[in-house]
Amino acid sequence: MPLKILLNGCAGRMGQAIAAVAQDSDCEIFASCDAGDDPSAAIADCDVVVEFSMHKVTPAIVKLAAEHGKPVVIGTTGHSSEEREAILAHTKTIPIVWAGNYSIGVNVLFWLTRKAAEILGPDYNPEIIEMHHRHKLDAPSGTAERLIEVVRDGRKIGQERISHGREGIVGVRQKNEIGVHALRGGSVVGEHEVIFAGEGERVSLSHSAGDRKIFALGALRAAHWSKGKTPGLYRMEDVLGLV
Ligand SMILES: NC(=O)C1=CN([C@@H]2O[C@H](COP(=O)(O)OP(=O)(O)OC[C@H]3O[C@@H](n4cnc5c(N)ncnc54)[C@H](OP(=O)(O)O)[C@@H]3O)[C@@H](O)[C@H]2O)C=CC1
Ligand SMILES: O=C(O)C1=N[C@H](C(=O)O)C[C@H](O)C1
Repeated sequence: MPLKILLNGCAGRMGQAIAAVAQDSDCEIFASCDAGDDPSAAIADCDVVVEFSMHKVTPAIVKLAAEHGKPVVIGTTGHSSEEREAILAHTKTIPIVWAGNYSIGVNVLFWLTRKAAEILGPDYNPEIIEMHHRHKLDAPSGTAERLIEVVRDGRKIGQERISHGREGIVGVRQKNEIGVHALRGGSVVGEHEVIFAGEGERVSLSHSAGDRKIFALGALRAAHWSKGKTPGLYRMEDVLGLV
């Protein structure tokens, strides 16, 4: 029996990419919802909610899923801290898989970045660069936000200061800085690079997405994985067994 998916944000770039790979991923798009649609009629009979719409929409769809005991896979990025808190409250009731990037490659990049940060330590200066298409609403990307967390975890120096872009007389770079730079333009699907710059050498780790299919396949893999899980917050790294 295919997994019955309620897909929120179905008309968007990711919604269409997910619908295109659903059948091959043993999923049925049981209900397709976009702006103006009411998901409440379909939710009782779906297996999992897959949410790729807009940051302000996520809390309400997660609340609805929690009321019906349905797992949610969240791909949407750019949430405010209030929106994050509202979503996290429901991890007591349902399993929520929440990842800024569902590609296998980026989740391996997270693992490699943590390892590099651990090994290289505080003498190597981390800088994160991301580039996305001109339609993207949020910056930095959800993936870059996770890379910041991973670099922090790995370096263990605490008190990191995030420098978003740099302009003017910014002064000498501090050891506790993590630089983050968001580039936007054209149709770029998603590029991420982490640089650790040391004295006389530089380590660079990067991922390049050429097709949204990689995110779509990962999200549906997470949807299968989420069914029957105990309530809680999970990442794609849990789905892939990378933690
Ligand atoms: N985690 C991951 O692996 C990935 C995450 N993303 C994230 O996913 C999100 C969507 O990206 P993308 O598909 O490119 O964006 P799009 O703008 O192409 O799609 C978003 C869709 O959501 C719709 N929408 C707006 N309001 C609602 C609502 N109330 N209920 C249901 N649908 C609604 C939009 O409709 P309308 O246009 O009419 O407003 C649009 O069709 C972004 O946050 C992006 O960062 C993207 C790629 C991978
Ligand atoms: O909006 C996008 O397109 C993407 N968003 C995600 C993010 O914010 O990291 C993942 C991917 O890079 C594409």
